[in-house]
Amino acid sequence: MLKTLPDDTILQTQGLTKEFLGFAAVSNVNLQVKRGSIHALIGPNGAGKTTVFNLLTKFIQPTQGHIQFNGIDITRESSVQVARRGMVRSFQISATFGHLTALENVRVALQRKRGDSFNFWSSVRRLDALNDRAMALLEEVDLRSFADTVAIEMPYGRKRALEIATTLALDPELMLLDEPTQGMGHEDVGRVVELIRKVSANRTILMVEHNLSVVESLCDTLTVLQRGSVLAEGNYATVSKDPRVLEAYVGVEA
Ligand SMILES: Nc1ncnc2c1ncn2[C@@H]1O[C@H](COP(=O)(O)OP(=O)(O)OP(=O)(O)O)[C@@H](O)[C@H]1O
Repeated sequence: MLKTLPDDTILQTQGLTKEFLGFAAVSNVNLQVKRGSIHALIGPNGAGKTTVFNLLTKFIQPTQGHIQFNGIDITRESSVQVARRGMVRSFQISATFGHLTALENVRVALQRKRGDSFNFWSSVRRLDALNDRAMALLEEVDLRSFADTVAIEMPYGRKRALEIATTLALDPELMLLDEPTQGMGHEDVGRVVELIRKVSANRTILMVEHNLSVVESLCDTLTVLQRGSVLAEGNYATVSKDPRVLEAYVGVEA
């Protein structure tokens, strides 16, 4: 039975479980994400973080449990419905079109929000009308100077920023970020951290992140998963001192 959602909770899971051939990748996870917060999902490799993300965005269906977004039961909805409701995931593997420029990528995403992305050729004039908005989004992620650069020629960190811009184009209320700093050098990590802080201003962010210093500097709440279950939850100061968490990470962070 679904419990009523407190008003400041944007996303809640109850008893969320996913089994693959009898193996519980996610087991009875009760998650509460507070509106306006930056919430991290952390845990050692294989803990179930990606599976939780796949369940939330409806890439896979849960074996058991419920998901509520803004008080609505979305457990049986499709990925498209969930995205339309305002929960949008920025992909770990680049979701941008490599041969389009940064500006074109954002324009396509804006068009997708309007639901007419397949009317590509006949809507060139309308696409041009979206230029201002697209430029503003590029500006927001500090990519104005890359507007005319094709995505495949952009440095890795900038490509990730472009992904964030294409996600922002959908105006998500809750943005899911899948390891946003993965594979980045120190300088890019700092830039993406600042970017996430900036774009979190009017929205909620749920992120999977391995880099604990990123989590420490950005996140209000951490949920630690281990072997598919919630091991600990709280702010960084509390969670990082939890002996169970320290044990779970022994050998992993070395
Ligand atoms: N489609 C699948 N079929 C079978 N097992 C799966 C499937 N997807 C995930 N698993 C298993 O579920 C467990 C959780 O995997 P998941 O990818 O969610 O972990 P993770 O915390 O995201 O790990 P990582 O940090 O390495 O990305 C792992 O043991 C994985 O092998």
